[in-house]
Amino acid sequence: MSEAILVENLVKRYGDFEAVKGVSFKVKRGEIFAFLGPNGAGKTTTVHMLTTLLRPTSGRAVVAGHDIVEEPVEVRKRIGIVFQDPSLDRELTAYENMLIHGRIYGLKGSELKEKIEHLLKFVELWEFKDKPVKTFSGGMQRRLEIARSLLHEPEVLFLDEPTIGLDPQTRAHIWDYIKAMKEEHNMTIFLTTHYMDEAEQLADRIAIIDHGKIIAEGTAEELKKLVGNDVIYLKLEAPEELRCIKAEFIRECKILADGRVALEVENAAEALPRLFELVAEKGIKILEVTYHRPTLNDVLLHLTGREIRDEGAENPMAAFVRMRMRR
Ligand SMILES: Nc1ncnc2c1ncn2[C@@H]1O[C@H](COP(=O)(O)OP(=O)(O)OP(=O)(O)O)[C@@H](O)[C@H]1O
Repeated sequence: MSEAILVENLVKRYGDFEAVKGVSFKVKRGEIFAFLGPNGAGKTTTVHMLTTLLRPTSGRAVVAGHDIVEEPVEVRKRIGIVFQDPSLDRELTAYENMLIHGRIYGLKGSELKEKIEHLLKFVELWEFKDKPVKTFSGGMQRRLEIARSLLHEPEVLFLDEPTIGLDPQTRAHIWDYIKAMKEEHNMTIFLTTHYMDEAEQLADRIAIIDHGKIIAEGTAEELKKLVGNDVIYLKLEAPEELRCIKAEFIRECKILADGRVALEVENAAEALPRLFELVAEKGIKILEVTYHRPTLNDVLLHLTGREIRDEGAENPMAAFVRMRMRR
């Protein structure tokens, strides 16, 4: 079977409230798949169901070849999990945390020791192996949790908000480990995030989840195509009647309230040199050039009318102008 995760119409209800409203998706082996959505969208609930910690109300899911309800023990043997909340023993050292986890999975002797050394080196914590976890920064703890989750060589790794609360440098570091796991071990990774840059950096495919439903799915590029084209903004030294430039690569031209010209093009990077030539031919002087490419933030705004505000989000004003232009 080429799918590492197969989900059909999965539902989780808490009393009258439906936290997950019938989601369906497939994740191929060796793929990084991201669930992107705002807080409360149902991401953690889905991860908890797929990792057999929570029983679905209805629907079906197969993880690493086994049904999550019928064969939870088989699923658990084949998956690794890094939860949103730290689950390390803070009083123990990094090494001891690894040792206990390895023994739970039946690893022992030199095999276990070699794996611990390899993984602690992989996440660059080997020199801190004998330090108690309570002395670790948030980033070090997250790295240790990742190393621990890999001890039993899982087929599928679940990461619930892997970089939440970490500084940008540490986040980038964790992204590198995640990419390395995919490349070196062809591991299937299911991650949840509310950071758009994280989904874009890491995921082969992204499902956008909102209010318990998947509202769009595809590669970052495919999702951005849902919103539309690139827009180039020009401030020109020219009378208004000459400002709207016509060319076959310009889909639409509008003059904004501040006098700038907004040109809708398929690909701003390709259009810009041609545009410069055209303007030069007309003898018009360019005072300022900016351009905007649709981001995942625009996709969120387009699909839900809301955006997820975070450090990865782009200037919301640019998106607002784009939306107005499209009316
Ligand atoms: N045990 C529970 N009982 C009742 N409602 C719950 C329970 N657990 C979660 N919910 C609700 O289900 C919805 C989805 O929660 P979930 O934690 O899956 O969202 P999320 O997308 O992971 O967000 P976050 O990243 O903030 O955890 C939320 O509205 C939440 O309040």
